Amino acid sequence: MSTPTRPLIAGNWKMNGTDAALDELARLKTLLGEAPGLAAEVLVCPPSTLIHRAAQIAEGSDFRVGGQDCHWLASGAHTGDISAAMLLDAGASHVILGHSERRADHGETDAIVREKTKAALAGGLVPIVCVGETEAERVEGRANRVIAEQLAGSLPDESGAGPMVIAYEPVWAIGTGRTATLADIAEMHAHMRALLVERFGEAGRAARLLYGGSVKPSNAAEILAVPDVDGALVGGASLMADDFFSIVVAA
Ligand SMILES: O=C[C@H](O)COP(=O)(O)O
Repeated sequence: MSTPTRPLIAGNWKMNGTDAALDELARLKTLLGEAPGLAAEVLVCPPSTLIHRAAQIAEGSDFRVGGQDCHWLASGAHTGDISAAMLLDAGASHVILGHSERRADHGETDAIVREKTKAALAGGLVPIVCVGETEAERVEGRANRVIAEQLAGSLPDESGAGPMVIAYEPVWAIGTGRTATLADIAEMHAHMRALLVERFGEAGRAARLLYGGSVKPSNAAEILAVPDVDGALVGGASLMADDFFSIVVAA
């Protein structure tokens, strides 16, 4: 394995989208169909309620569909939860895990994210494991240490055996319109790459490192050109097909 060659542009719809939002996916399918040979792989992660129909729309298209979370167990009495097997069955290929909103809203710790990552791998999904420092942690000069701890705690040893995708999302840049500076992104991605290579060897070198946090059509190209940025995890700008497609084209 070597340094990743194809960037991944992943859209995270978060808790947005009812049936009508599927029109945007149909539009995305049209746009992608009119632009064969794009460099990037494309993934859309809608709410669970839309995964099955989104996967149907994705058939015959160049994008895939993912989930936004899964439980660490395969089945059982866990009201409101969804398992990796269920996501796979609905048509998902990937799952976002450990997003800072889940860490904040649901108290997810690194240990929980690690168990979920194991479950995703065992269930045949590609996990996209999210890490990110708060603004206070960055101001206090602790960003690198926080990210190192989150990576160490959130990734199981099994991660080295499959495709590895990590999303670096500074918490203060999510949904705020503020992005990290290109220099800060470069430094953090190099830091993560070094840690992953140290722990996982070639698999770490091949890991895709996504940047997330207020990525939009106007800044995507410069962010995606930063060394060791192998794609983006896009929130708000993934909700409209034309904006998301512009980011895909920028990769
Ligand atoms: O998962 C996506 C990120 O949280 C980024 O969200 P945003 O693009 O709306 O800032």
